[in-house]
Amino acid sequence: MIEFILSALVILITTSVGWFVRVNTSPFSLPGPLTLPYFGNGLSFIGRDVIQVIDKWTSKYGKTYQIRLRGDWILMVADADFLRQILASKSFVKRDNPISQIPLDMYKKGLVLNPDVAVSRIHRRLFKSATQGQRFLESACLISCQKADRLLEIIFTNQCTEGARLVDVAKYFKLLTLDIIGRLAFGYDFGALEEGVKHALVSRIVKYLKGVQYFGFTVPLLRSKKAVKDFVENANYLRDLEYNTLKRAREELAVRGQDVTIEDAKSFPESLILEQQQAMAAADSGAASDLEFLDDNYLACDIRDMLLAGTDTSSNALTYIFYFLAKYPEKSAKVRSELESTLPTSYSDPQFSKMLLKLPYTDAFIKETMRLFFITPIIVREAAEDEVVNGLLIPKGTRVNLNLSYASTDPSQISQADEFLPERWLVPAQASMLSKIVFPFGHGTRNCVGQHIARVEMRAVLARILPNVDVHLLSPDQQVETGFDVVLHPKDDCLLLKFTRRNSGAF
Ligand code: HEM
Repeated sequence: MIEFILSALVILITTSVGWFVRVNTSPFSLPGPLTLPYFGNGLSFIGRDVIQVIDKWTSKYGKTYQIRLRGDWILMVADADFLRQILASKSFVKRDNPISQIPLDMYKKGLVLNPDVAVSRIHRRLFKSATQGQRFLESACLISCQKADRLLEIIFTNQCTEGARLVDVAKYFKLLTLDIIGRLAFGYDFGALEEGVKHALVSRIVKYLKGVQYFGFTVPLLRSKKAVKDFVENANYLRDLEYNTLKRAREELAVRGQDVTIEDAKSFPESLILEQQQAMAAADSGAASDLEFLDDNYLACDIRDMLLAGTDTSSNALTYIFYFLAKYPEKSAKVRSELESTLPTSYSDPQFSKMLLKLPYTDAFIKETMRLFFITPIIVREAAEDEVVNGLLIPKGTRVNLNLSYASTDPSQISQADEFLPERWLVPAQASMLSKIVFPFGHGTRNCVGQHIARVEMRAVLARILPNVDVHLLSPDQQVETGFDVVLHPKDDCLLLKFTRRNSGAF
């Protein structure tokens, strides 16, 4: 106990000295809320909604201001132009979490999303490749349709009441996206929809994802030993799973013989192994290769990143899309009618995945949902070197907190900013203006590598579910309360809606 108090005192004194020095030497002359030693402005977040606190400061201090979290200055930005310039700059590729630093060795061991841009390098190359990228999209479409059909079966057989089914869409979409990523990234089905969180593996993954939020948002001094121990245990368990995935892919490729090329990869893990083998062969013959980004640790990170970045994001986006479908029945009918009139009835038709990308109203509906419920409202970056952006010198090492959700509902930029109007995306001039302000998948060199997969996934799920059900709110004034940790999500991860089966649907 005495040791704890002494170390707390040492930290307090050293950071307070640092605080005075930095206040006086800070190149920033920006306004910002008053700070406390050690905690800076951190205490303002405890027990409060982080986004609300930040938005309130934006209203008070302007779209560019400064705060302090523990020992660090944070530059806060909510101006769309400024945001875009930072995201496009090569000096800001490093992602960081200022609220509570995750210990560096955890990144190094690949236990959490790696801040190092190298990790996404192979990922990007694979997803951008014409043949591989296309194959991932087709798989994402097929798996999403199969899982959406299964979800409907579960909803309409597991409950005995006739008529309307009460459905926790947040829960089901989480299980559905876990299964999709299981198949896409790990090459097999997690069985989440079938068994829910009772399934041992799924329970580990869900606890691990919660653990990441805990680390991200709990100051180290306040972390419980048990939470840290559980987190490391679950993270290591997942790491074993990733290594087993790579081992399995390697064995399967060995059975198929020597001549398998990258074009023959049947899954994401197989693509990773083939990239590795190709780079090893290039290195052996003295040619330049990406070998340094292709050791098993990096490959395991690539698999983990899909899980970390591709489950809660898509599931919460789907949850909010269904909330708006229930809230606006006429707009929902328009989406359904477009899906029914454009898509082939069977998803095994090769035209199905192509036509999924030709749904203007559905696309507008999804974009408008993601504008109002911004899934990753805040992105955090670190300046790798001194850089002048928007006339402001941002010194090397500065952490920059980008408030994407504020920009996307900024009333000074968007008319009727708080209203749900998908139609605004159908007017070319407005859509072009909006796309400079609203970027739900980020922007620049570290934008979302899975955005095309996410788009296909959301449309495929809509296409299989909406023609078969009417979605209703529980009461006309039902609101969805949101919380934020790493992503925006419905409070308690639960959103109840009513589903009634439509007899004319294909299901
Ligand atoms: C609606 C769903 C999704 C949203 C809103 C979303 C949003 C984002 C955003 C904003 C970023 C950039 C963060 C930054 O700039 O720091 C990002 C990164 C990323 N996303 Fe997504 N994402 C979604 C779905 C997916 C899916 C389905 C996958 C995988 C299949 C995925 C994989 C990734 C990965 C791996 C990164 C990290 C890229 C890097 O480290 O450079 N995302 N996502």
